[in-house]
Amino acid sequence: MSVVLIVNSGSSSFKYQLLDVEAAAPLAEGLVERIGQHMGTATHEVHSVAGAEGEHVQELPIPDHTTGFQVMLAAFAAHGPSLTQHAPVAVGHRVVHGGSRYISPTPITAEVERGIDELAVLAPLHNPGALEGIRAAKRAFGDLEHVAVFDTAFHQTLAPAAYTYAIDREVAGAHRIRRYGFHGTSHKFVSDAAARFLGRPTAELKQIVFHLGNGASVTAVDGGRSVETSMGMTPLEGLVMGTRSGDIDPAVLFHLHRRAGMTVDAIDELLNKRSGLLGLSGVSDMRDLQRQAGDGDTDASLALDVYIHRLRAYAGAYLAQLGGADVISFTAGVGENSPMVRSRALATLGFAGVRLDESRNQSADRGIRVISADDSAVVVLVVPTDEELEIGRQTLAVLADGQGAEVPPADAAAVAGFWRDARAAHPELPEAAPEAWAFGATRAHADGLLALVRDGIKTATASSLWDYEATGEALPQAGEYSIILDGAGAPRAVIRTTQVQVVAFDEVSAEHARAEGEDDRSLRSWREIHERYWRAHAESSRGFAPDMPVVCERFELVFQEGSD
Ligand SMILES: Nc1ncnc2c1ncn2[C@@H]1O[C@H](COP(=O)(O)OP(=O)(O)O)[C@@H](O)[C@H]1O
Ligand SMILES: CC(=O)OP(=O)(O)O
Ligand SMILES: [Mg+2]
Repeated sequence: MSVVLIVNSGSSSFKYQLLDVEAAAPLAEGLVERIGQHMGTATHEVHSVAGAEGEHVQELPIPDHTTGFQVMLAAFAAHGPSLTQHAPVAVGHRVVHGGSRYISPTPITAEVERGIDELAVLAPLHNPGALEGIRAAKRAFGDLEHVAVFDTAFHQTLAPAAYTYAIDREVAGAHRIRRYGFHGTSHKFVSDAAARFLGRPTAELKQIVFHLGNGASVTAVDGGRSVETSMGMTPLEGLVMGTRSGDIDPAVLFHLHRRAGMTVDAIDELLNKRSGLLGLSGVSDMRDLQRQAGDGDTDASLALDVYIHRLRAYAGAYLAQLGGADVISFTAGVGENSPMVRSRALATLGFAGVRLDESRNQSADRGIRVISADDSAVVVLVVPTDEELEIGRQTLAVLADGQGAEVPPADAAAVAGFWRDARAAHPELPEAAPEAWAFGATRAHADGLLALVRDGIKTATASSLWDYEATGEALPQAGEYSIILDGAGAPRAVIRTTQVQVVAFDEVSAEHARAEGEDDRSLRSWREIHERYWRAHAESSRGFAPDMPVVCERFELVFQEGSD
């Protein structure tokens, strides 16, 4: 099974995909836009083998990412595909800023959520939305592994000479000021895809990747490692973008503050949202810009010239940093679709042996393709990026590694010590420690459900009778004690089973659902969560059926670590 739900949260929008990673085929995708404005838009597109099957668009106010997430779930419920039939095995989240801390895809524990929150000071436009998306997704898919894939991770191989700004070292250190780089998921995907396409090991190749979307960055990749990239501490540095200035003399900011009386927030807004192509020409979209330049609009022509001028400067600099390149790739909206930009960006690189074949460059073909001439010293490619597929792959790789997937077994000495403490507080407990186990399927799920138990919200659990039969384990009995582990396998609580009943899935009561304490505690959400759980995690090959026998267990909390 390789279906993953990908959530790519932006500052005021999020994109999602339900993706079959092995088949590299989305089952559905969508975009929730203009979150926080008085009217938002949600677009949901269902795919079939034949391709996209039509879009469902709705306009409605979407005050925050949490609501946006509910809108997405409602779109799946209304238009399909069914999230229980095509149950994702994990949720992969794009997180823009991982600082120096997160250098690989990371299972999202409560600690990682705190880390992402803390890094919001470095990415105020991006990280808060990502965190809201994560929290909403965890509420809806508490039983699944959630993995964060960071834009910055691929650039953690930058050498100090490449990531250090030439400013006072103490100031920089105190405020974590350095270059981090972004769009790493795309730069990695494209450089790997280019190597595969050329049939050459990544380790042998020197590559330059131009990711030219709304946000734009270029990366020098040497042997599969990012060695230089144009975005810095934030995604504002580097190339000219749709609405961002890219490189600028920092003294311009002081000048705007001192002379024009602009506040820091106003300057931030100016450089991030009202500069770049938009600031120069009034339009941020490259299609509009090309049209206007073609119609003789001089502002649009200048904007295009500034855009190209910067691309050439970076191309030259990166050729110099790498000592020449084997491959130059173009990707993202502009890179994949604008032959004019590609052609002009490379026009002055003849001295380095870079030669485009204009008919290849102009071709309307889609997919990965060569656009350089056969005698070009550097192969130039167009490589459609697929950040979602890369996030899906990295998410599955985390699962396959077992990193954070399953709760590790309890340490016997820790259990013995914990049981001594429990018996000191509750002399009625038997001498021999009972079985120690964790709720749920993953570490994060175990922590989440344990917290509900400790708060007195969760007093029931359900298991598949088929799973007991498949594993040969004995059914629980009223009066038995259990030690409950947290996600790290540490003993945290003692519960006592008070009642055990076997009930058909479709006859489990609303009262039982409420006692399970999950999500909104309704029978509807209990059914959804448990159907998905057994489809994904059942030990018996029979998995899930609407009338399957369910062992409904009620319990009481007897003792928890930290209480007396
Ligand atoms: N056919 C095209 N010709 C030129 N530019 C295009 C074309 N199609 C899309 N683009 C440009 O791609 C940009 C958006 O790129 P994209 O990678 O989708 O951005 P993002 O993911 O950052 O929002 C826009 O500036 C858009 O004008
Ligand atoms: C990091 C960044 O700039 O992302 P985007 O291109 O999605 O705005
Ligand atoms: Mg983008």
